[in-house]
Formats: sequence, structure tokens, C-alpha cells
Amino acid sequence: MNGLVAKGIARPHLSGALDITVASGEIVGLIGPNGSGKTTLLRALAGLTAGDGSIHINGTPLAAMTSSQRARRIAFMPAGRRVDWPMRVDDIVALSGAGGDAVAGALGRVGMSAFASRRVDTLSTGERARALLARVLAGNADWLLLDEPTANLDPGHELDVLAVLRAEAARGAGVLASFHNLALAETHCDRCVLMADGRIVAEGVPAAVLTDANLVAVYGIVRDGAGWRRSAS
Ligand SMILES: Nc1ncnc2c1ncn2[C@@H]1O[C@H](COP(=O)(O)OP(=O)(O)OP(=O)(O)O)[C@@H](O)[C@H]1O
Repeated sequence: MNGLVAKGIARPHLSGALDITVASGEIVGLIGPNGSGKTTLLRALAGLTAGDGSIHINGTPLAAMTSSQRARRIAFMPAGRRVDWPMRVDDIVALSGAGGDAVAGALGRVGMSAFASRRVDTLSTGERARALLARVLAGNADWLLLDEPTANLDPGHELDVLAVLRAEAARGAGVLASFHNLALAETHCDRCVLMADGRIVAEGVPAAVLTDANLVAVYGIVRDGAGWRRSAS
């Protein structure tokens, strides 16, 4: 079966066995409250943790791939923005294995060209987030697993990153990204997967997932005009 297809994924802090599929060319928003299991699932799909279940990429088991084959197929961006090495930004992006043109191109796509020669430890948190996304983009992987790619970004750069993710999907990449900004997920994702308490509790087009009933049950919030407020307990 085509796509990134995971079945029966079981890990500590997930409940039961989870199935999830990400097709080429789509952006899937992984949403859910703090502690619902988004990072745990993303790390499992990236092959960073071992446990029960199977992960196939276009029919090939992830477990049968060499680490370089995996790296061409899957790129993972953790939610943490910490970088321990005081390296230049372009050198950090080149850790993806990309050459100079691809590094420069990726930095340009996230608006970071002017920072190429800066040490990464001198960047602001949002700048560092964009540099780390450039590293993922430079690798040109088939599937992008991104943990909160818009965290720490201002509203303009949030939209810029969503536009970059849409361009990645248009070139055929499959994107699975976690979000806490439900408005962004609703507006920019082709599908949403909603997690709660280590389970997938809803998935489908955003309007089918971000229903009033799901928002109350999972987040304890209700729509209030263009935003949300806490539901009465
Ligand atoms: N090493 C650990 N020891 C104990 N509990 C853990 C450990 N790692 C994760 N957990 C727990 O597993 C649950 C799922 O964590 P996970 O990081 O996947 O959630 P998340 O949905 O990504 O949350 P957030 O939105 O806050 O980033 C949480 O309750 C977390 O406290």
C-alpha cells in the first residue's frame, strides 16, 4: 500500500495500538492536548523508538531500511529548539547531508538567508526554529514528521511555514505535523488526527474532527466567535 502506513503502534504512554496513514501529497495535522501522545507517536513513526507494530513506506518495512535509506524517506523535527553545538546556521542545515545550493535554498524558503553565517546559539528561539526547519527541508525527504513546526513563530512566520509545508506536499511529500494552533490546523491541513489520553479519538477532514463535541470532550473548550473559550465544567 502506498504511503507511510503504521499499524498497531504500541509504545509506553500510548493507549492500545494505534493505526495511522499519511499519503504522499497531503498535510495531516496531529492535534490534541498536552500529554495526549503526539510526540510519542511522531517519534515512533520516525523509527526513533522500538515497540510493537509495523511501519511501511510504500510497502517497504521501515525496519528493513538502512539508516541512510530511512533518512532519505523520513525527516523528523523535534519540538525542542535547543541546539547544543555553537555552529554556523548553514553548517547546521548541511548536517542534513545537503550540498551548498540546497542549504542556501532551504534557508531562503524559511526567510533565514541573512542568518546563514550566524552562530546558531545567537539566534532567537523563532529564528532557531526556522533554521531547524530548513535543515529538514534541505534533506528533501519523502515524509516530513514535524513536532510543532509553528511553535515559537510569530503569526506571519506561522503562515509562511504553512505555505512551505503546502509546497512540500505539492512536490509529493507527505507531511504529518503536530499543532496546538487549531485555527492553523483547521485552515491549512487536508486532514486532522485528534489524540487524547494516548489514543486517536477522531480523524478526517478538519471540519469533521474539530467539531463542537470533540472540542468540549478533548480540550474542554467551545468556539467563541473566531476563537475559543473554556467550556463550563
Ligand atoms: N519518559 C517519560 N516518563 C514518564 N512519562 C512520560 C515520559 N515520556 C512521555 N511521558 C508521558 O507520556 C504522555 C505523552 O507525552 P507526549 O510527549 O507524547 O505528549 P504530547 O501530546 O506531545 O504533549 P505536548 O503537547 O505537551 O507536547 C505524557 O503524559 C507524558 O508525561
